[in-house]
Amino acid sequence: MRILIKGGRIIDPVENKDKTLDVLIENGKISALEKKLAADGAVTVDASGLLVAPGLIDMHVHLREPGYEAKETIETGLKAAVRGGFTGVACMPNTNPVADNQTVIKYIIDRASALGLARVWPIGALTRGSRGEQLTEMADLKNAGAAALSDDGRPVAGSGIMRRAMQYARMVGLTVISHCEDPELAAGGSMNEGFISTRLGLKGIPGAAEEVMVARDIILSELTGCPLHIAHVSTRGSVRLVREAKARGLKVTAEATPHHFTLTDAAVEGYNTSTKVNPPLRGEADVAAIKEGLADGTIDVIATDHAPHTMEEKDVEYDSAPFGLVGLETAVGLVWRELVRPGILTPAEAVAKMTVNPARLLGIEKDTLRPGAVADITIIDPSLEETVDPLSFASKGRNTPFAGWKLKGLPVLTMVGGKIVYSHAGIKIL
Ligand SMILES: NC(=O)N[C@@H](CC(=O)O)C(=O)O
Ligand SMILES: [Zn+2]
Repeated sequence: MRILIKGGRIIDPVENKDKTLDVLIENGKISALEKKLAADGAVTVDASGLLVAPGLIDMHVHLREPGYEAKETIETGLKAAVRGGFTGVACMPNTNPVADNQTVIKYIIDRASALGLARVWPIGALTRGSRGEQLTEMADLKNAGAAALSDDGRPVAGSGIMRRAMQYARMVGLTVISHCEDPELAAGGSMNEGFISTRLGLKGIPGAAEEVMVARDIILSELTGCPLHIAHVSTRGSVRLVREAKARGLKVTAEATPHHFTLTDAAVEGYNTSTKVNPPLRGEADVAAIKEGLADGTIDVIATDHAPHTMEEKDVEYDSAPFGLVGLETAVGLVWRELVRPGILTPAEAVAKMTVNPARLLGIEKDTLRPGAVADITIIDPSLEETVDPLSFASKGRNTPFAGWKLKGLPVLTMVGGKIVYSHAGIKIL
């Protein structure tokens, strides 16, 4: 099967390319990238006015399988991924059982490859059952296919075990992804601690709960030499700590989510439980600092922290609802709305934070449109505008705070290994 993508604006951060070219895909690979390619008999995608990027990668997704299939399955999660323009996702180990052994890692990989939707790179647990007590068999996890290690969903409370985890992770050559939350400082809270939490009568989680752990983990990364990636940065203080760590040459990277650079804790007014997320939505100064961190390179990666829950679980009092919101199907629209159209990031910079940057962290090669590369491609229509309708999601999770928002700049075609796994009704394929 040959596919010709005609007249698109090619954005390839790896090759430093931003120009109009045709792309020919043959046998699952990019075979040519030139002006005015002709290919008789090829399926032709009219990409004029559209952006053609390497396949987007979301390095922080909760697929929920095995164990929590009422929230999401690998299949529904990956359908949501490709609809959101992602050709690959890294999934967090807080399943049931926890992905702390080879069996679960292999199960996820097998299930995902049988589906043939987006690629999946499982993240293995740092500690058994993510209980923060005993280390996992990290070399076994790596051999089974784990792309990084994390106890995400829970912090690693003890500094001693985190130190040993980093020592071993470094030896096996995997990045540690840290969910930074001091359990005592965060205890019992359900939103950002501040004026609004006081007015709403909800117990707050101070920014310090995150920052204390960001500081600790940076110090432990320096001590052990282990590459450290800070998940879902939400505060100004965390951005500053990561910036300082990078300036000192430490192997520290960070991600921010669309909800943390779009919303503040003001969104909690009205008690919509889809705004309940960990770390919580913060204040205006925090949102501004995250945008600054994205612009100056302090924050390397945009990841969704897609965290589906059932309606029943979320349809309760705010303080009893589980933390988490879905993000795969709104991510690109929010990136365009908050970062690209306002000029905070160029399209190429935004694409880099969703392709090559997470790919390098996870040790994945496929991140470019260079001839010879595997044809994982995302096409974005910067002028397509749609209203977010949770009922139209491919994800089982409808827990989005963006329902009813008009988003402009949306994925219209997702290709994995030369196969079109998602296309928007509006795109012209001949
Ligand atoms: N972010 C969340 O609020 N929830 C995540 C866990 C996590 O990413 O910390 C979940 O698994 O539901
Ligand atoms: Zn987390």
